[in-house]
Amino acid sequence: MAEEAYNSSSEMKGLPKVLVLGPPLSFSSLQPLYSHKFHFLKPHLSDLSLQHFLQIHHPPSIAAILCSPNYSVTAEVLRLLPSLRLLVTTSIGTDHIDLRECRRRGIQVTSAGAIFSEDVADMAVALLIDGMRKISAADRWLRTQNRHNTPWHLFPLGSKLSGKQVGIVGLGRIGMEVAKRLEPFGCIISYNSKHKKTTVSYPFYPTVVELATNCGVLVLCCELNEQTKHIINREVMLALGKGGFIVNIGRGGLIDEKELVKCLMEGEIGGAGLDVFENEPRVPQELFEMNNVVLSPHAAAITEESFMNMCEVAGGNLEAFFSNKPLISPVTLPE
Ligand SMILES: O=CC(=O)O
Repeated sequence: MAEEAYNSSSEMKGLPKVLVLGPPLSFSSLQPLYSHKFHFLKPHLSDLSLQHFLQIHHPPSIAAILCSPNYSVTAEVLRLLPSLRLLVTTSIGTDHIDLRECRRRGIQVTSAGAIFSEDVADMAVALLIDGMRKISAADRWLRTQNRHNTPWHLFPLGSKLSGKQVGIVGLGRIGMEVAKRLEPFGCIISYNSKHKKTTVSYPFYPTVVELATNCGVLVLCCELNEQTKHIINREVMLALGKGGFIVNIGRGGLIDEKELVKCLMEGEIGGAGLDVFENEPRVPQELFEMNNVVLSPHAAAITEESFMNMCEVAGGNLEAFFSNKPLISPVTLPE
């Protein structure tokens, strides 16, 4: 029998309702673990608009949302839910949520917290090594050229990573994990962040242009918000220079993507490793043609291990909320 958008059976009576928006990638694993505790409402399985779906489900009885990072929880969506008190997102990023409106309404928000930091940092380093040493490009080259007996020395040279000046934009949990991984490569770390950190001795640059001027690599680890949108613009890319490499494991909107494509095409920067894009799932066509670019489908956070942790943290936050316990990974809401 096809899965239903809601389950009206008597077993569900009395269970707290949780509206599932997205749905999160992990929902198929999370649902069997928690369906005896929560009554999940699943508008994605219905043909109705969210508004019409909710009209059937008595919005005043819905106190919690479980959402994925690709569902925009706007003020309009929040307005449909007058009793909402908790919003659980399965992501680290919260740029898809109107956090100011949540604060105004007294809605608590939880995220994935720290569970993805190591996986995302691993991927940042992987994209960097892959891009600079041309690993994916070499793989593609060998698969086709070997058939034609092309001499191997014709494969273009990559760049050395060891000893490179690496600028981290956003030295939070993920940025620190990236720094920790790159130090043993002999990379020289510096950073730009909202504030200078008193806990680290890496050089701090107050602007991203200054950071780029002093580095050969930029790794973007900060969140996307009004202050960081297009923080990597043409000026920054020109400051990074022709051999420069950019890794983005944050959000696509951190980079002015049109300018990135232009700078790559014009040779103004050397290459890029991109896990995220400005208008996902759209990837600028030009990038597919470039051998100095490594692409990944917003997959940095997801491993078999982190996927299960994601279920536990999201489910744990719902459980904590409905039993009046402290939330596991609350998000600090902006003023
Ligand atoms: O991008 C992934 C996340 O924010 O968890």
